[in-house]
Amino acid sequence: MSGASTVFAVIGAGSWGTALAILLARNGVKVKLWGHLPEEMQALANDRENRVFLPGIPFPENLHPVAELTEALKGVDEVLVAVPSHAFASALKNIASYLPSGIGLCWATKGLEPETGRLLHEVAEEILGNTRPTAVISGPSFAKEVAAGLPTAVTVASESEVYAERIASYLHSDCFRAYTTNDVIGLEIGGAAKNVMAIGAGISDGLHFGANARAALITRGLNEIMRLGLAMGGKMETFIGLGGMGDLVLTCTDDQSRNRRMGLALARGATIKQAKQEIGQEVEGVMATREICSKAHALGVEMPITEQIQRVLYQGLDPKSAVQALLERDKKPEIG
Ligand SMILES: NC(=O)C1=CN([C@@H]2O[C@H](COP(=O)(O)OP(=O)(O)OC[C@H]3O[C@@H](n4cnc5c(N)ncnc54)[C@H](O)[C@@H]3O)[C@@H](O)[C@H]2O)C=CC1
Ligand SMILES: O=C(CO)COP(=O)(O)O
Repeated sequence: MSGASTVFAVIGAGSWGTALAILLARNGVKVKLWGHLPEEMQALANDRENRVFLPGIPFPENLHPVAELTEALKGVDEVLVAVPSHAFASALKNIASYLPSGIGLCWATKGLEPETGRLLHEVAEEILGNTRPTAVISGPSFAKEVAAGLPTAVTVASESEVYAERIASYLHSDCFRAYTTNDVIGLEIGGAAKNVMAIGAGISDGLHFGANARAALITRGLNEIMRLGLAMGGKMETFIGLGGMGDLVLTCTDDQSRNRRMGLALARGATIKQAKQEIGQEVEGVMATREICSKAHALGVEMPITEQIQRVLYQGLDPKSAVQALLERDKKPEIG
């Protein structure tokens, strides 16, 4: 897309916000990258790279780290939020009064609102109203690979086809494909729930249950994500697409995934706190497990894998017994 005169604000300067800011800037857009810690923003401005999360990837000259939120939002045409889900509502509340009227808002956060379990488009609508277009960006996309310019494909979901197309055009490049859909719910559920399964895959691999078990977990995991997602109004095509199966396979099989590494650490006997310290970044699946479990209970949807992971994370069940409990379930038809 020719974005030479377009100005983007990217809110959230962790690994994903930085990688997306780099991608947009490489695509010709002027980008202002804002993070909530002034000293970190100073380091990004001085180093012209994010040495903590994406070392060795220089910022394009049209990417500007900005410490002041008002400055970041001044004169922008587009806003992309990439903060962790626990900071999503507060980030939106902070930017709401500075958002130029009529400007759309998209986010690349994967998760649910902690405590309420609300989908992020519900949070956005409550805070911003429904007068501006919104979109979700999700799919199999490790920040480091995107920043390194490796081939990647994601999906942009919006109720507004025009807005989805516009955001996809800014992201799209010869090494980054951005597809569009109107299934916001499906994409949000897929992105949040795959993190839970990645913890499960880490546990299974950490306990050396083997490749067969991992493939079974991914497949049955997709099955239960679909059951929940369909009950919430998502579309089947989304769950077998990039933001469903695509991201599920990515995070369940590659050690770049923080959620998978959480599972590996739990299998070794680490506590959640120890694993989080070791990983040093957001692990969205830990909170998502609890929220997804309560959603499943409320809707009467059976999610046995999520249930066992919830028991490991929050009820002190040892990982081996969790896997055993899944294996001991009554046999049943695969479909239905
Ligand atoms: N890293 C990745 O490969 C991908 C991450 N995501 C999603 O992007 C979201 C952000 O994750 P990452 O950038 O990876 O996390 P990260 O752990 O790399 O960075 C998190 C950033 O959020 C900042 N932060 C923490 N509390 C904040 C607050 N209250 N307000 C503003 N900023 C705050 C931290 O200072 C840090 O810079 C998550 O929902 C994640 O699931 C999605 C796709 C890929
Ligand atoms: O969502 C991601 C890639 O698509 C990143 O996954 P993790 O948060 O598990 O690292």
